[in-house]
Amino acid sequence: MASTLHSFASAADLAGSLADKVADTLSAAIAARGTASIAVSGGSTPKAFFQVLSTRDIAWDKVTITLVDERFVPADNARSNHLLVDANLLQNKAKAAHFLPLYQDVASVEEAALLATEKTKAISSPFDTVILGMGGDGHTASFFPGGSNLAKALDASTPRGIITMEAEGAGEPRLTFTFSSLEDAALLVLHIEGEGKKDVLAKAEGSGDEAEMPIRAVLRRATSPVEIYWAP
Ligand SMILES: O=C(O)[C@H](O)[C@@H](O)[C@H](O)[C@H](O)COP(=O)(O)O
Repeated sequence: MASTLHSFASAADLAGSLADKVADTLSAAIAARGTASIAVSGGSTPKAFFQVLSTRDIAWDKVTITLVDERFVPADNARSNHLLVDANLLQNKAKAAHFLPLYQDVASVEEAALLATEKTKAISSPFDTVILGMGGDGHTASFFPGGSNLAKALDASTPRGIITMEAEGAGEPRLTFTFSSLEDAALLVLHIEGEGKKDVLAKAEGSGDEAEMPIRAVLRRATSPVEIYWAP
């Protein structure tokens, strides 16, 4: 599917514009069916966007927020994406939103993936909004090059849900929604910042295997148009 690049002069300008777009999308979903859903990524990039989005005046009590992926750590761990969302997005007006974590307090990451899949089935699909990030190696979500379940994660026929992923660049074992869970979001956003990430995007948009740069699966095969938001 096609992608559109939205370039901004600053990260602050991007955060404001993306927050407006997401707020409009979630409000339209609420108007249409009474609820809305958004899956967001972790990492360092989305912090300012989360903070601005948290102040937007929408019916947050009708919004379910979840994560695109999560490290297999509890929410009090500094590496937790839940902690990042709690501190930056579940604040201000967005405090009223419902949050569905991926991490589960169970013995194994495999058990956590099964449980998280069951619990997130309560979210109607497709997502109204998915915010993806991208690493310098071209990963997105927890679709890491060389990942233990990468082929399964990227396979369009893999059922919607959460699977595990282990990879050299991933740190802890990961919990990640599959490509099939994310690629048909009403609003599918790739949020990247910095000249380096723009170079990585240019390489990903070129030829080469998806397994080498998994973001290619989204850029090449997503059902929804990919809205790329970039600032220097
Ligand atoms: O858990 C995670 O790390 C994210 O979901 C991951 O996919 C992230 O979006 C990229 O690694 C980019 O991270 P930065 O924004 O820190 O560059």
